[in-house]
Amino acid sequence: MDSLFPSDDHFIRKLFEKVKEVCPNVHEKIRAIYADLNQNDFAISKEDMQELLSCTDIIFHCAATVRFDDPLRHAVQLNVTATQQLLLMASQMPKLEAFIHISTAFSNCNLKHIDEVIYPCPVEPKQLIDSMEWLDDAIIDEITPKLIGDRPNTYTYTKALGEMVVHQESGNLNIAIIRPSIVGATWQEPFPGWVDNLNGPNGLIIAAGKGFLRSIRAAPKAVADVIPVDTVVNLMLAVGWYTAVHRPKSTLIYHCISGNLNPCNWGKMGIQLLATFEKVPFERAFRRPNADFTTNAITNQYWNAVSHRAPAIIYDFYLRLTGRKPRMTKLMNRLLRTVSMLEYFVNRSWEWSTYNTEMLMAELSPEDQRVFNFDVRQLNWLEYIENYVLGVKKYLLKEDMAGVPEAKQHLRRLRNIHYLFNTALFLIAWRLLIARSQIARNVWFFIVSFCYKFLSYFRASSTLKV
Ligand SMILES: CCCCCCCCCCCCCCCCCC(=O)SCCNC(=O)CCNC(=O)[C@H](O)C(C)(C)COP(=O)(O)OP(=O)(O)OC[C@H]1O[C@@H](n2cnc3c(N)ncnc32)[C@H](O)[C@@H]1OP(=O)(O)O
Ligand SMILES: NC(=O)C1=CN([C@@H]2O[C@H](COP(=O)(O)OP(=O)(O)OC[C@H]3O[C@@H](n4cnc5c(N)ncnc54)[C@H](OP(=O)(O)O)[C@@H]3O)[C@@H](O)[C@H]2O)C=CC1
Repeated sequence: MDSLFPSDDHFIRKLFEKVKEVCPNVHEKIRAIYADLNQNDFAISKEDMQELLSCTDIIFHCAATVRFDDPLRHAVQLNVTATQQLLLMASQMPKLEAFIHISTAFSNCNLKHIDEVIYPCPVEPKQLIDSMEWLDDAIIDEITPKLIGDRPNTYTYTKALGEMVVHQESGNLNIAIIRPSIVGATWQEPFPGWVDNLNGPNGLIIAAGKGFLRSIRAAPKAVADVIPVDTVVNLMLAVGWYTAVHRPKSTLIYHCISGNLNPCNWGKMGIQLLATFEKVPFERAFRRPNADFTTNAITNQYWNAVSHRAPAIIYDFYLRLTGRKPRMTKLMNRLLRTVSMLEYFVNRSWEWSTYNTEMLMAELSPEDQRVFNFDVRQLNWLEYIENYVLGVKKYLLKEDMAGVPEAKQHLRRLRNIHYLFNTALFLIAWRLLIARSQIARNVWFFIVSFCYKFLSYFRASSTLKV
């Protein structure tokens, strides 16, 4: 394990502390094997391949491209063709007990209600795989929108095709498919708040906490179907056991989601994120965090211009004035592009049935239910989101808690700059208006004379009392 997980990384060491306590020689039980899904036989060496074929008893197939904007050729290669090749490899493993394929709850996001079944795609995966061999990139790019149809990206489309391949080419294999929704930080194991990549909400939590992203086109009432990563892992282990031991006659699909058991919506999540940013702010924020949700495209354009692009332009102007290279506009454009790709998932709600997942929960002994807990009904969202933000701060941003007072001080400074800026802007706008409009001038004289009269009356009444 020490070679797998660099021992000089404090956080990685912390992540594996608990398992090392329970099983000190855990590193002797793990061996990493190099593989590349883009290559024939995954570029696995002959010796490794022989060992894999003869010794493997369970496969958890997680590897995939999760990029939303991947060109179709690459997404098909990793999420469809490689799955087909892995199934072929699995069929040559005499000891194999179970093949667990990790898909996504959004593989059928073009539907509103999704059952634990495989839905057919209009194009046969085999035909698509074949056509990738002779079509050139330009033609593939041109036909991509037609192929993906009402799905938002190549990721969800190729994950759906991957499921079809699993279904069609399962042969005699003992297969199960798990469909997690939006995977988030750990809930309990090995400790709350662990997170290690920018996928899903993670990147946006950073952008919001640092004050870059202050509004988003999202439906506050839509279900935020986030599922903690340790819940997904616990379900994977339980599914592995059930598939190998009970050998169900058909391929079972398990939805690993939170929405129908313990729903939280984006509005509630936004409020809790802001409350946590207030308590434990991120360091050197660009602006004070804010979380405005709008479903209106025009309002969203307005907020993008006022709340995102304008401050970036002003900041770049300041950088230029002080002889530095401007960078904020470029960064903001990238962020807004990312946000536009995630918007599809925050403006809709889906219903996933969970009969198989509930059946599996009932099959576990009370002790196993505790150890391999995937019952999200017990999840306290407020606590979870707070730990999530703390995890993003510690493990992604690598910020120390000792810096919190300084971060709070910085936010107070930003608030004062904000008030000062708004007051100056108001006075300039008003001055310009007065210079141009008789009505504005009249309003101004009315307000001034009203204030004057009020003050005179106040002075007079206080003199009388004396
Ligand atoms: C106003 C309040 C807001 C409150 C917050 C509320 C939270 C809402 C959360 C909504 C989440 C919905 C997720 C839905 C997931 C569906 C579930 C799955 O199965 S899907 C499985 C999960 N799959 C995914 O989540 C994949 C999503 N990601 C992608 O597909 C691509 O990264 C890309 C197309 C977005 C950008 O491509 P490209 O332009 O080529 O650039 P690169 O890739 O090279 O990265 C560029 C920069 O962006 C950074 N960054 C990266 N990701 C995110 C992020 N999520 N976010 C932010 N930032 C992100 C990255 O670090 C880098 O920074 P830097 O180095 O420049 O400093
Ligand atoms: N994150 C989410 O919200 C959700 C994820 N999922 C699914 O969970 C699985 C894991 O996703 P996640 O952890 O988020 O994404 P990551 O990108 O972090 O993980 C993808 C994995 O695939 C491996 N991989 C990618 N390309 C290749 C390649 N060419 N050859 C060999 N291995 C490769 C990566 O290896 P390496 O680290 O070495 O690059 C990595 O281990 C995926 O199947 C995804 O579809 C499902 C629902 C939601």
